[in-house]
Amino acid sequence: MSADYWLNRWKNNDIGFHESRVNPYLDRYFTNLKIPQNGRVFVPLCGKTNDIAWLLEQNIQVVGVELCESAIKQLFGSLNVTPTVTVHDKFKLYSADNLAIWVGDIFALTANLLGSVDVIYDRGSLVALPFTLRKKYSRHVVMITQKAPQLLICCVYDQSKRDGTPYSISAQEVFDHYHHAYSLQLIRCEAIANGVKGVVPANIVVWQLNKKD
Ligand SMILES: C[S@@+](CC[C@H](N)C(=O)[O-])C[C@H]1O[C@@H](n2cnc3c(N)ncnc32)[C@H](O)[C@@H]1O
Repeated sequence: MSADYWLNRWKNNDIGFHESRVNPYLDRYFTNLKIPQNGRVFVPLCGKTNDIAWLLEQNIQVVGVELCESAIKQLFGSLNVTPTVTVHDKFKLYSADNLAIWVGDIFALTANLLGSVDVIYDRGSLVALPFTLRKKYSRHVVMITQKAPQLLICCVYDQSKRDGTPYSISAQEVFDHYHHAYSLQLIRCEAIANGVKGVVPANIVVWQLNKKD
């Protein structure tokens, strides 16, 4: 899946993945992860999610990465914050108090640029990528965060009934990507009203991934 696919979606305002409200599973399960006071959360493939505003309200630092610069301009606009913008090799960094967003390709993001991370919040990231990229993404995220615990929100449905994002991520697949680094806990599985885009019945599945000792 090319960068152009996502940039065109943003350009055409084809962003049905963007939720107008804070994700209810973030609100409900985030404390499970026991993030330290003033801890730092990594939001990969962040778009302009309202979840970032919620995290900042909890006095949590946020670092994100996103391909589309206009999405990040919209994010800062919605937060009513003027960012400082600097250029670092392949990235632009949009930053403000407690918030840093790397604009560029996550696969070019290094542990050094990212900095320390206490928790990863993956909503709409793994499910946004086709299988071969999911393998690459999961390895990369584990590496650049030194296995930071994750709250992972996926969906599961019969992939043969529709193609494209959000992709279905089975429990077996979560295990295959992450069991070497984490102990996996399924904390919620419930039907999505109207399924995926009204086409196929689906469940939303929330995982907690804790670092193995
Ligand atoms: C399905 S959306 C989810 C956005 C956000 N997490 C949310 O919940 O609203 C996936 C996002 O990933 C971004 N993206 C896709 N591939 C990327 C990559 N390789 N590096 C950085 N961002 C990427 C897209 O531009 C898009 O905004």
